[in-house]
Amino acid sequence: MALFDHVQKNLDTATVVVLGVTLWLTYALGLGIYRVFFHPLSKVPGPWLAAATQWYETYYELVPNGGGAFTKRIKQMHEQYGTIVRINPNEVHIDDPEYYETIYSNKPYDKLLSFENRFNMPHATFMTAHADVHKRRRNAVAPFFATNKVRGHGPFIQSLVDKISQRMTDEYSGQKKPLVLNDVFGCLSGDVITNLAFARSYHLIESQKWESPFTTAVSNLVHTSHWTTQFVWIIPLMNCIPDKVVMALSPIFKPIVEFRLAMEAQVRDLLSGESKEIKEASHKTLFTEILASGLPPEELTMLRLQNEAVSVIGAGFETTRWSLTVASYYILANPSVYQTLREELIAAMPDPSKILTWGELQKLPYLSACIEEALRLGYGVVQRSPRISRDSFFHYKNYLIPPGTGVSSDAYHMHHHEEIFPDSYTYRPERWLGNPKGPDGVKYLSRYNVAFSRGSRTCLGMPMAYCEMFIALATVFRRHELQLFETTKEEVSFHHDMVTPQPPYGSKGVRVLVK
Ligand code: HEM
Repeated sequence: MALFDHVQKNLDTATVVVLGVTLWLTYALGLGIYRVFFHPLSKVPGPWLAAATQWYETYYELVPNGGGAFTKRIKQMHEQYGTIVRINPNEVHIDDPEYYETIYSNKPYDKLLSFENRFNMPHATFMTAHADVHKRRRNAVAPFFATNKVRGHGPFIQSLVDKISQRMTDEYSGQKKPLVLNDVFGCLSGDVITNLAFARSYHLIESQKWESPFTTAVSNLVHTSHWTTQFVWIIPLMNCIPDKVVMALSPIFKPIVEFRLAMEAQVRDLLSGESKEIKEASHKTLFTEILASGLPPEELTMLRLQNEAVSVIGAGFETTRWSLTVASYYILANPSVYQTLREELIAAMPDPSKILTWGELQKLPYLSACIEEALRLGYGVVQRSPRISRDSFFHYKNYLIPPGTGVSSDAYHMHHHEEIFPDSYTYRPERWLGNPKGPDGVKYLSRYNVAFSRGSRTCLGMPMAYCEMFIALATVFRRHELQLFETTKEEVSFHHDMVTPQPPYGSKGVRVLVK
């Protein structure tokens, strides 16, 4: 007690601060030394600073080039250190196309816990880190996404595209009025998902300026994702603040909160049994499938269903609109591609008012190749999505990667392997013609196109995305002659990794004139 009094009397504030900082620095230095020299991953090559501290990743995600620069930095690391690199203290990235399906396999691997809450929907299937919980949730929603169900929605998707096509004729044809395809396809994707998943129409494709509240919300969500991933306390802190205050204080979070509240309202309608739209819907919605799936009551709470609703829109909206935009740009920017596609579409559909079904369109080789190549150069999702084994080692070459380690690859790395995709930055649909094999002469080339990822967490919405892409591109390019307007490759280039690839800040999008 006497010693305590003595210390208290003789320690001024400055001394306490200096002591605290010294202790913290000693701890940080010790931890860094342990991670670089004694950690189980210490033999994996990579920059020592990335091995020593998570701040290395944080810096690249937040600062250079306006943020979202870590994926490109990882590519540089591979050029310097080889196919396996340690990209942060607890994660390795493997850039070996033959190893991709070992990481993204059907085994019950977890996702990173620090990624779970970054979009404030930790209970959604998409975000669920724990493999067993994920499997249960995925099984509940899977019937909604089944290919045969989506096939049945083809005529509905066609009806939406018909309306867009009509507007292109009525409002844009022959006028010097540019149409921003990013916005048009954003409205289409938004209407498809909300109608099919929730039996609710926001009539986005009818909006005068092709505006969609989801565009701003999802765009703001992905643009804040590095902050909310690197500083995991941001979301819990925000959740303590009343929504009204967040909306008043933050123009970035306002559309996100509004989007969440809109989804909450939908779920409330559903649970109360008062939703006229759901009762009258001719198809089973996402929610009717979940409620019929036999999940226990704790999986059917308002919060859980709201998280699922927000995530399905988020997962399907930005990716599909981007892929359609990328496809349209490259088709229009390459006259021979445009010409060949038009010829195929005219031969297959002599009467432009009669567009083939999705199943029939899938048999058109050049259209299919254009879509495959757009998915390759659009990447889908560029940010790595690490897999973690809780109890077994990953073996790669001479490296044994212990349980608990994040292991990743990504579409950006996969899609630029020159031995698989020669001249990989060039849009060449021809590379897909004839269903060719990959470099080993055994596996099909399509196995190396991983825009939808692979394995137990592969994209559930893949059939819906393909259906939408086939119908939209076939209709637009069969019925209309388009011309790029003040648009360059920059508009569809990957400049920032905001989970999805983003063009340079200030991009005006892919703009076209309708002849
Ligand atoms: C071209 C369009 C699309 C692309 C490129 C794409 C890509 C992806 C990728 C790469 C993943 C895996 C992410 C990860 O491992 O963390 C994923 C998951 C998912 N996607 Fe898609 N997606 C597209 C369209 C859609 C659509 C239209 C929907 C829904 C309507 C959808 C719903 C989902 C869901 C629910 C998951 C989570 C699956 C799970 O965790 O088990 N996606 N998507």
